[in-house]
Amino acid sequence: MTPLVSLEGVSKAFTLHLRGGTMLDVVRDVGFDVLPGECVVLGGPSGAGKSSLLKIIYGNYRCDSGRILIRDGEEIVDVASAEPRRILALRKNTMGYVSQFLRVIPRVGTREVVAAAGREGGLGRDEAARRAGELLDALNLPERLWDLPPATFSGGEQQRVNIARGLIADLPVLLLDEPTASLDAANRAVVVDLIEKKKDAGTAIIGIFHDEDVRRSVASRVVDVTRFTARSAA
Ligand SMILES: Nc1ncnc2c1ncn2[C@@H]1O[C@H](COP(=O)(O)OP(=O)(O)OP(=O)(O)O)[C@@H](O)[C@H]1O
Repeated sequence: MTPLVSLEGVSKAFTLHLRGGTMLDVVRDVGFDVLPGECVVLGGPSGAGKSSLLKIIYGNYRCDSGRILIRDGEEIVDVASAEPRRILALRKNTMGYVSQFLRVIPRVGTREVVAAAGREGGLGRDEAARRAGELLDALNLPERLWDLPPATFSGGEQQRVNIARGLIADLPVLLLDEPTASLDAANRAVVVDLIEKKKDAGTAIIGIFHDEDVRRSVASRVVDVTRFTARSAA
């Protein structure tokens, strides 16, 4: 099977401008593949570089060397060298990112916030509205909240809206940065189930999960980021 994501020799150091340009090595020579239907969990202690690596793959941080190859239909895109416009197209059609925080425009109702993400990801209007309702229902978000903007929701409610938003479209690659951080056990189980469905549908997932049970349930494999920590290798 051909991988949907391949990292080859990816290295990144941050330049700390407020500290006289000191370089902080984060990861060095990262290499792994993710096949369709696999969930690769990034492991390692706090500060190992897990979130940074996810942001590098999504194109938020530019790596200093290496290749990040994402299969986009018939084409292979290298995020490390792609034009910003190409990365934006990749995000729309191919690669989703779910962080633990919801960032939305004010005054738009919750169901519309979720449905809009579905339409952006290629779903028709009716299908997006239907899936938005299904996901919000599965994630136990009471229907009386669906027309309200999520700005005033609790942390866990906002996180569930964010998950619905991140999972509604059928994107082939998903990056999950602690999507279950403020959820209770029942809702964590719902998210585990949704992730399993994505895997069954052939989605390639790279995720960070601090909850041990969630990690065990969803991981096809754990990649320990300390293997690539430049500081420990020095
Ligand atoms: N934008 C940045 N500028 C400078 N240093 C950064 C930046 N982002 C992350 N770092 C540093 O890179 C290192 C790795 O951080 P990162 O957030 O990737 O770790 P993590 O493994 O995800 O940790 P946690 O499990 O606590 O979220 C840390 O030492 C952090 O201070």
